[in-house]
Amino acid sequence: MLIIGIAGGTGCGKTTVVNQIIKELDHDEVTVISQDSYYKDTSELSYEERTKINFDHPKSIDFDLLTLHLQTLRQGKPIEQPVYSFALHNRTGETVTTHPKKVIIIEGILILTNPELRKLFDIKIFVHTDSDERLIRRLKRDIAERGRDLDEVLNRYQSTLKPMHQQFIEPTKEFADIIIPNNKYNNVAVDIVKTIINERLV
Ligand SMILES: Nc1ncnc2c1ncn2[C@@H]1O[C@H](COP(=O)(O)OP(=O)(O)O)[C@@H](O)[C@H]1O
Ligand SMILES: O=c1ccn([C@@H]2O[C@H](COP(=O)(O)O)[C@@H](O)[C@H]2O)c(=O)[nH]1
Repeated sequence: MLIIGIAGGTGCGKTTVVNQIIKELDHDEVTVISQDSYYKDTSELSYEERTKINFDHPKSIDFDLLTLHLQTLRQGKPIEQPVYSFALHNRTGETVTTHPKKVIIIEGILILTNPELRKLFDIKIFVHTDSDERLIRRLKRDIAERGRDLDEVLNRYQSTLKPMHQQFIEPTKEFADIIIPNNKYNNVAVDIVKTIINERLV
């Protein structure tokens, strides 16, 4: 089994890079897990209270469960991956049965901040995109796909996204084996990662 961790600030293009990597892979051989599925359950809070959570701080992630799930997959056993709703800012209560595969990709802004989780990655990748480009992408995506508006994204950017990125996310670049510059689509870097995966699959 090959476990690949892909980190990088919000809007850097992690999900896009992952989709490019797995596009031609056999679905029986690869599975993708998003860190977003492991935001802590906050059902005890009201919706209003949940909107005030700092979702860019490592404390917002249930790293114990994510680490346990990766260890379980490594042992060849399936897991029940929580389903997260950006609209509710919470887990839905549903789970998806996720089976072990030859290649497991975990992507998320904070996945390289946790030492125990880092130990489980065979390859650590950091996707780098300049902050202005990330903000533009995040604005467009969150308004189009996550039901946010201009004020919500800009307020969150100033209050938490930017400081949390500088404090927690950017420093994890030093743990990466590979840094992918992604201000523009980077097909060369994606091809290199695909080659590494294909070598493991034969
Ligand atoms: N290299 C790129 N150039 C331009 N737009 C991109 C690029 N990579 C991703 N995007 C777009 O930016 C937005 C955020 O990308 P996404 O992959 O969701 O980032 P992340 O998962 O890191 O938050 C998406 O709308 C995506 O289509
Ligand atoms: O309920 C939530 C939970 C998280 N967020 C934001 O999502 C990003 C992480 O996702 P990416 O796909 O890597 O952008 C993070 O910056 C959180 O602020 C949210 O808006 N609502």
